[in-house]
Amino acid sequence: MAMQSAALAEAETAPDASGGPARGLLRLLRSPLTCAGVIITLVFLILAVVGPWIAPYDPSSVSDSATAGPSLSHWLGTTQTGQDVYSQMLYGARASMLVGFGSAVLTTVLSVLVGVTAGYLGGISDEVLSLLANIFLVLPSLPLTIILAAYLPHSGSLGIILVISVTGWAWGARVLRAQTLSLRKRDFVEAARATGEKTSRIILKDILPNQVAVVAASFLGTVTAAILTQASLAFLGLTDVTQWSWGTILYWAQADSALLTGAWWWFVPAGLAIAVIGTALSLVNFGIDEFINPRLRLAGIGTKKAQRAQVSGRRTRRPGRRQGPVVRRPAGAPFTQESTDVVLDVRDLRVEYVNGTSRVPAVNGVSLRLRRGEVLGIAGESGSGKSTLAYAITRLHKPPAEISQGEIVYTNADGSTVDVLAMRDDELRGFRWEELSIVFQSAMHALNPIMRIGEQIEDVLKAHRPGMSTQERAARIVELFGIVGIPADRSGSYPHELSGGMRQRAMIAVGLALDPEIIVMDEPTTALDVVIQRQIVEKIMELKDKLGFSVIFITHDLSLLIELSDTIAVMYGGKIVEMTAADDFYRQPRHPYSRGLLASFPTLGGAKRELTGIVGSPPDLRHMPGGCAFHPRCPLAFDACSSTQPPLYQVTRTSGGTAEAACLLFADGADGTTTQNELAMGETQ
Ligand SMILES: Nc1ncnc2c1ncn2[C@@H]1O[C@H](COP(=O)(O)OP(=O)(O)OP(=O)(O)O)[C@@H](O)[C@H]1O
Repeated sequence: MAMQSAALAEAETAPDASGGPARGLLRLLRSPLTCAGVIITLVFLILAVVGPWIAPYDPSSVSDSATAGPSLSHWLGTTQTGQDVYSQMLYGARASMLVGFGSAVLTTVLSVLVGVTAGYLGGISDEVLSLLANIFLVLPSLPLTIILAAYLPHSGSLGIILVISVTGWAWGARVLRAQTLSLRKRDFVEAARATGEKTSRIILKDILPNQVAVVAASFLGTVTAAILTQASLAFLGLTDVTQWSWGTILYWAQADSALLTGAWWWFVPAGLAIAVIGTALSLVNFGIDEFINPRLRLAGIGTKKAQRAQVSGRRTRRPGRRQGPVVRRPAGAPFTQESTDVVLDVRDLRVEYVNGTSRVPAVNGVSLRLRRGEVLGIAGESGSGKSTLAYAITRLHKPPAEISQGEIVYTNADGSTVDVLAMRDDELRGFRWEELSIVFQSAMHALNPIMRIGEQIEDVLKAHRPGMSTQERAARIVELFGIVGIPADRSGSYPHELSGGMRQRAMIAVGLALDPEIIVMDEPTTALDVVIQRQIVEKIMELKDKLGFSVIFITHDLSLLIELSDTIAVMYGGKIVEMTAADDFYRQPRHPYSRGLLASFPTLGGAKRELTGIVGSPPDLRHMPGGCAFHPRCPLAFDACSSTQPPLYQVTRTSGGTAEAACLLFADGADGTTTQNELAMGETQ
């Protein structure tokens, strides 16, 4: 369990899935802006350390050369009393950076201690600590800082650090408390608690690593704010003005009328230094954000560049957008294996996870056809690429996933076609839900927790059917609830007030709201008990027969898949290795992998048999074996399997239909049943 919690935490915070922290750091520095931010910050830090040693003059010593502009002897000119501005800047760097970073360390420690403790412990500790934080939040920090600084004018940098930290910790503590409150309810924290891990260990190992981005942002933000505050206090003369800092330089420049006399070299360097370090810290902050959140990599989710990177393809025809009330499509003729009415044609699709220079193909050259009214089940072990395929089909894949090749052609009811990969965002919004909807795995996460379920359906109708009146929408909601078997009076319930089965039905109702042609269901019943699972599956079948939509169904439950599907596609290592009618798949699986999958599942009927499973593990997509990807685990592999990658061969079934199997056993002709190899396979069954 500890392993699980650690793994989950790692998955959520891992700087880099494919390498250690060092490689992750290198990736962080690959962004030119972040790199610039880090370099500038380091330069300032180094100057802060060595500044007083390399300063050419004592910053306080006066000379004859008063108010002189920059020259070779005084690089940044002199003050009214002939003091060297460059030396003052170097001394000032130490004071400003000390105050900036010192305050940030103290503020962050206080915020983390109070925020995380309050959020994690809850109860009276939370009440007391939150009250304390709230008191500091409502105190006006600037006047308080000024008053405290006025009382401690000669306490030096330490006094200012204390003042800034005391007035600045509450905001960060509040944010961290809120984050901790949400994290402590997460499964991996519950799991760690259940195993009896110490509170301190849970906080350090499970809670804090998930808050690195917030802590880092708060730390860097405080450095900038502290440098600014110190400069402001010094500028106002509230600190010891004989101690050099960038703020003190500004104070003396202002006091001796540098602005009026045009002595720009006196105040510009200090102002510029504050602006540059602030910008540099912000750049580092952006970089850390992207580094911590992989989805922001690849130029960010929302940017045009990221969107362009996600798909490539050419536009064909725009999908139509319906304006009026729902047009009910009569259920077509029942689906048969002879049907040729293709509604979705996926051609040679390749989806890769891009991480720096590495590209991992999770879906590799997949072609499939979904016919109108058909239920296409996708089977395969974990990691075979089922969800990646489903997300790519719906174009809900996010960076680092990229569709690098292929076409997804959707055929409208009027026979016109549209290339899903070429759709613009606005077209896609119309296409999703109108033509293709999705029922996600976890209804609790997919439904908005703070909206009543009726409102959530109404939102879909409002967005897609602007012409619908309030009464029509209300009638449609009642109709949809009736269809999925939810009492109409539950329309005002929030998701948490419904049972798991009811929530999943509500998700199906949302999916059906616009009467789509295709519904993609990614493990829609996984979290439910078998009784509810059966009810949901029966409901889906009933609705499919009544409404005539097509379904792409993904589940790990092979018996459920066989029962529900018309056709089954088996995926292995990102490729389809067998495609066949569901009953044929059950009676006569062709690919050795399909046989292994079936042999891993118990059956309720028939003779008792030993569950054998499949030896070994699914392939590492980064280092796929040569030839057939399954050959290292295949009991029937022969020499050629390690060097030749088999295409999908047409296989004639004894029942008369055809199937496809990507196995060299079928390379010598359509009717593999008569070959030597097939005989061998029969014996192993
Ligand atoms: N964000 C990601 N970055 C890198 N690789 C990923 C990412 N998401 C998935 N993968 C990889 O892509 C492959 C396919 O994953 P996918 O989730 O599609 O498989 P799946 O068959 O749906 O598995 P499951 O049944 O467990 O959901 C896996 O090897 C996985 O490690």
